[in-house]
Amino acid sequence: MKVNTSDDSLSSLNDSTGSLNRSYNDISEQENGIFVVVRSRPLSTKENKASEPSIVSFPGSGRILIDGLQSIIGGSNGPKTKLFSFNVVFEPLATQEDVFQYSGIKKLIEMAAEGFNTTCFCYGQTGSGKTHTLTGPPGMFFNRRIEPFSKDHGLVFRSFMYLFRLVQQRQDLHFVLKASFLEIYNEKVIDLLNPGTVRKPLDVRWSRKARNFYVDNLFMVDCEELDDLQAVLEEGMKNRTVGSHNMNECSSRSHTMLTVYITSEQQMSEDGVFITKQGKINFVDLAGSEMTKKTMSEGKTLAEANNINKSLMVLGYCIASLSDPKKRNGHIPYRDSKLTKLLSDSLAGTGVTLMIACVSPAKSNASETISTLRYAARAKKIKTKPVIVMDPREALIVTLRREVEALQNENDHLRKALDITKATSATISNVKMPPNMDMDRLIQMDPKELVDLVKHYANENEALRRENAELFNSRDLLQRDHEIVCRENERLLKKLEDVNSACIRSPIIPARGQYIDKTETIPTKTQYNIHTKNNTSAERDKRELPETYQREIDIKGIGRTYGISNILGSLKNREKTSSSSKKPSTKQTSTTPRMPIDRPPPSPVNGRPYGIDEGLNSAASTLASIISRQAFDIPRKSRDSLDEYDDDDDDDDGDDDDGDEGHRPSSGGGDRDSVFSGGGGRRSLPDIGTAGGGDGVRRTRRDSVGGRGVPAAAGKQGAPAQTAAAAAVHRDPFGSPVTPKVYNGFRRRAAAAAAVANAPG
Ligand SMILES: Nc1ncnc2c1ncn2[C@@H]1O[C@H](COP(=O)(O)OP(=O)(O)OP(=O)(O)O)[C@@H](O)[C@H]1O
Repeated sequence: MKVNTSDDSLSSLNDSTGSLNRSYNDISEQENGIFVVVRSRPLSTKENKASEPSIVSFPGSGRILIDGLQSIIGGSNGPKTKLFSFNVVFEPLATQEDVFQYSGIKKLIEMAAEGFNTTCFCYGQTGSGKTHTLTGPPGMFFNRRIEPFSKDHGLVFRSFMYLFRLVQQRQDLHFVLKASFLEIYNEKVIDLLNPGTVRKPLDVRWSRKARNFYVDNLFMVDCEELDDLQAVLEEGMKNRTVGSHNMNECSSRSHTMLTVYITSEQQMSEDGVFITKQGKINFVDLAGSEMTKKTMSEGKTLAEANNINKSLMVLGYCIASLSDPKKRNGHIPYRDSKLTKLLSDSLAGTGVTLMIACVSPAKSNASETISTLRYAARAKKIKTKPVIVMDPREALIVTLRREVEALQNENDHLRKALDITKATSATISNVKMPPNMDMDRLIQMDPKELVDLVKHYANENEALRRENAELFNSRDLLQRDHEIVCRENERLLKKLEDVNSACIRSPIIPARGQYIDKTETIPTKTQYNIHTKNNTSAERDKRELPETYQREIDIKGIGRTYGISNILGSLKNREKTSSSSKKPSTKQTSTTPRMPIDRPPPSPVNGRPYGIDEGLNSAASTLASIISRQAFDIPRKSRDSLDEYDDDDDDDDGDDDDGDEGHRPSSGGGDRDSVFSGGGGRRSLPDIGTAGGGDGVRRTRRDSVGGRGVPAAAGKQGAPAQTAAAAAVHRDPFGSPVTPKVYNGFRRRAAAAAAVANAPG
């Protein structure tokens, strides 16, 4: 096993697709940790000769175990072993191709081609194999022709080949490749492609626009072919500063950074919108940290070593700060070295970074190996948020176009919801679509034209936003209206309930339609004409009611608000309640009938529909019934026979309704269809006394019919003089005083009707 990987590495940089079809959206929104892999070189010839033991072993799953540490760290009390875990660990026998395949560099290149800033950097002690990993063994580029398919090629050349393959696959994208190569030697930036005779250092500046550091006047080479990139690599490698010391004969004395800039133009839509993405990949070969005692550096090499160590130390501080969540948002000392300035975006900005930590397996390098692995473990905790780099103008246009699309969809949706047709929408819409653009010309457009274009989109967005806001308002208004109507309905229902309960208590409006057919004396609806459908006016209702009844209605407040027609509803409802209460029962609980508004017609009562006219008849007949009984003193028996049609329960205690609106069974039996017993009495209209039966107690009529207490006919125990005198006043069915002759006529007819009703069979 030459390569071992952790499970999570598969979901990170190692899931290269081999193409550029990945959607960048799913990458750009999330934070990525720096991808860290470790490569252990084999023991060198020198180390083998010295029979140095290897202290490194590989338990698998991306772990690396360092053994035999007791004498090195913490003395005899220190830990014997140390285990580290990384995304991928390359064992000493891993080849250059293995590193290329499994380090994640392929995905890095794909992302660079898609517009991300990516960085691959090698870190480790001197002689650990950084340059070997990136570019191959020493001397590869000196005085000999590079074999394109050499197994020694490092990641850089393999990446070039991979990149060109990708570029050739995507014929729909137009790529422009450029490359630069610099080194940071003794804290000076030197252009390796244009070093000049004096190796004049270049300035590192801060770009406000791009918000990162850049090297001023760095030479960039156009690379149309793979050969061009290869030439850049060769040239830079030849120009970089190398030196020799005790640990590495061909030691890099500087940090190098080879950058390939990848600009891609991609057609985004049918109407010819092109967007340009600018990705890049940095290959950074850091100079190795070295213990000057071990390397036995002196003079120039010592100064180089000090500078190298200093910049690596600053890099270490930055990594430590960035990996600590508490310090991450604080000050990061990027400006303390040129190296950290140029790596700032890769470490904590918008880039994607791969760190390759190179270690030596030799026991003599144990402390450096531990130090490198600790460094790498810290770097693994650093998070970056990769974003695609685009031309700001084009990015703006693309963003605006997307916004327009989203708003347009929202607009359509709102129109559908509000049921606004296309025809009407044309009149409502204020949106003026931007003129047709020749987007092919986008690249050649001068800034003024581009500004106009952006303005068009911005205006369109604004108009759509405004219109959508209006549509949202309309929708809200409709919803509010709907709520108001619902609330009004509720209120009306409540009022109806109140009216209905008042009707239930009312002595004058019991419901029974048939009664009218049984007595001659009952005025017909044509006479009263109270509750016709067309007669809704309260004035009219008042005018056509007899004065005495109207007074009762006024006292009770019935129909004050809604007119008589509402009483009709209550009558109907009472009818229903009555019919439902016909079942023999013990005491029934009160239920306030609800009057529905705008509901289907009421269901048939007693097998036939109960119409409004019947309600009218019922009311009228009940009024007549009261009048008959009271005015003519019809014998109780006869009255009872008449009452058999009355649906209301009687209350023989003569008390007012106690609020319980439920129906009570009559004292003479539970069946409400049977003739009520003499002990029965109205709940709301206390009996005025019995002429020929009942409890024989003289009672004073308490209902308001007639306007004042009308004394009942004398009972067994005799009546007070005042009551008898009052009884002597003769009144017609409407309560008006009449002559004795007329009165007797009424009385006779009523008695005859009662006798007919009472006759057996
Ligand atoms: N994986 C490897 N397989 C075989 N040889 C290796 C490997 N890694 C390194 N070497 C050899 O070890 C020596 C030192 O390697 P290299 O120069 O790459 O180290 P370095 O880390 O770049 O050192 P420095 O920091 O001093 O530049 C070279 O001769 C190189 O060929």
